Amino acid sequence: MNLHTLLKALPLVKPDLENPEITAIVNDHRKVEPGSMFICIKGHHADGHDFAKEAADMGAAAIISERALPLSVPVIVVNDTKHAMAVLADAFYGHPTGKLRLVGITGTNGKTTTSFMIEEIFREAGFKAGLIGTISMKIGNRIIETKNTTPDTIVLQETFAEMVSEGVDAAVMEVSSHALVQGRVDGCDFDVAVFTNLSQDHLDYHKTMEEYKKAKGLLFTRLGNTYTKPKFAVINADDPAGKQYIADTSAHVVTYGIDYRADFMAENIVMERNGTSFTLISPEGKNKVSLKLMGKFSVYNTLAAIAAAYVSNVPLETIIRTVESVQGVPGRFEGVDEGQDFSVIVDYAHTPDSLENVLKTIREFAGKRIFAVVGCGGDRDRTKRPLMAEAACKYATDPIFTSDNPRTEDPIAILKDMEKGVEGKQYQVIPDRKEAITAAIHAAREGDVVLIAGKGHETYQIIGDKVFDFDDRLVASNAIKELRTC
Ligand SMILES: CC(=O)N[C@H]1[C@@H](OP(=O)(O)OP(=O)(O)OC[C@H]2O[C@@H](n3ccc(=O)[nH]c3=O)[C@H](O)[C@@H]2O)O[C@H](CO)[C@@H](O)[C@@H]1O[C@H](C)C(=O)N[C@@H](C)C(=O)N[C@H](CCC(=O)O)C(=O)O
Ligand SMILES: Nc1ncnc2c1ncn2[C@@H]1O[C@H](COP(=O)(O)OP(=O)(O)OP(=O)(O)O)[C@@H](O)[C@H]1O
Ligand SMILES: N[C@H](CCC[C@H](N)C(=O)O)C(=O)O
Ligand SMILES: [Mg+2]
Repeated sequence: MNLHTLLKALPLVKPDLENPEITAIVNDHRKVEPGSMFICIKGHHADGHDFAKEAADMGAAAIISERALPLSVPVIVVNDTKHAMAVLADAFYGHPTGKLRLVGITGTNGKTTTSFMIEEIFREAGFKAGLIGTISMKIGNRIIETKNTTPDTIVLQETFAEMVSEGVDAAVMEVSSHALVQGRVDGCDFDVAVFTNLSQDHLDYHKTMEEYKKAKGLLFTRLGNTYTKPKFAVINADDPAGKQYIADTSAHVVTYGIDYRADFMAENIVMERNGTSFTLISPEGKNKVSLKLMGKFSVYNTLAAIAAAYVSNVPLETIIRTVESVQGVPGRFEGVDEGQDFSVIVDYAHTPDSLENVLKTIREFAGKRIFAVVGCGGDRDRTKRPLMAEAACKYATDPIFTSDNPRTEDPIAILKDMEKGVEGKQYQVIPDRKEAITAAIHAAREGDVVLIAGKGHETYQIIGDKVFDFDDRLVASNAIKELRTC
């Protein structure tokens, strides 16, 4: 595509320059090849403008910048290069999200779980499905690794273009608050936007809950009905933030919930040892639903998935059949079973609310003691640490505080932050995660439950700037096997 054609995506820019062929769009100068358009992004660690000259020297055919730069290649100046990048990437890749049905999910907890369910429903309904989220990206059955929950704009649009070329007709993606603020999804044409819930996380980044709430709200304020495409906002009616998002969107609003009147509701919820059942009340009447998933929070995720699939025109019968068949999501309430006479559960709870939910769910069926191995990530919201420790002490009989991904922070300092929330309470501190998991498993007896929280599907531990192999499920499984040889 030539430069002038591409720049039509930015209507306020009047190109009075050369018109080179643009062969790629990049925002990392190290990836520039002859013919690339280099977009200068001011980041949290570096400023892409500092690499513009190097990019030009490496053969960049055009530069998008927030200020004039004395370079020999065309430099196009815009107010906001992050937004421009999203719009240009969308145009460069041929507006891929306009060519498929796209569901975006935001909220503090439950995005990955809900997106897995929706993807399953789409497959069952006969669509070729795509998925973008925390665990990975998927195009049909092909799995692509990711670094972020919501990838960088260019990776995102490139992936959607691949989806379109491989025949994907329905995609679902997690939309993080970071992505919304950074404009990573500005070029995405969502058909359905889903809100799961809002509780404390990421205050290191957003600073206040009000700002965090506003960030999530961007998914709904930007979702407007068009003449050609109706848009749907699927909102948790039981979450106070939902009311704000309902007021702020011009899309069709569809609600779900348990406590307040909603379009999709669950009543008669019964928690069982191996699942959860409820009566679904929907625009089509009442239906019994039996899930293999545990906990009230799973009912919320299921209602969100049901509503999103329903407004995507999937028959209710297909939706119910699929949600009933979902076995679970990797690292979310995932059992580790080596034939031991106590339960071991690996879960991704890394916020106060999710930890409380998962522990309350365990209390529904735990016969005896509950060991909770819990840590908090470094370089992330410090104010959630005492609250997570408090939840562990409130709902577990035997809390063990350990390290999550300390990243560049001192693991002992993170543990000290946790301990501020539990003065006078009973707990152990075992900084080494493998030792902590092993200690819990070796102390457990028949009927006890060991929860290993925070890292779920992760197969690594980040200490300093090094990434070590670490999988809670494997560590737990080995610790159980050791019991037999003791
Ligand atoms: C704090 C944050 O969100 N950072 C994100 C941000 O990176 P950044 O601002 O640090 O970028 P930077 O390193 O300063 O670089 C600025 C620009 O200079 C360019 N550059 C840089 C160096 C160089 O030599 N040459 C060069 O051209 C870079 O390519 C970039 O365009 O933009 C990048 C591209 O989109 C993201 O990958 C990166 O996520 C980092 C890795 C991260 O850890 N983010 C977390 C906090 C995050 O986003 N989390 C949410 C999930 C939360 C949830 O699920 O609850 C997520 O969506 O994953
Ligand atoms: N609807 C929910 N409400 C509260 N807690 C939940 C809910 N769904 C899941 N959880 C808890 O949150 C954890 C993370 O769930 P999930 O991965 O689906 O959330 P997420 O929003 O994708 O998280 P992330 O922001 O890290 O991507 C689960 O392991 C579970 O403990
Ligand atoms: N998306 C979340 C994941 C946290 C997972 C936890 N294991 C940690 O490292 O804090 C984040 O980046 O804050
Ligand atoms: Mg997720």
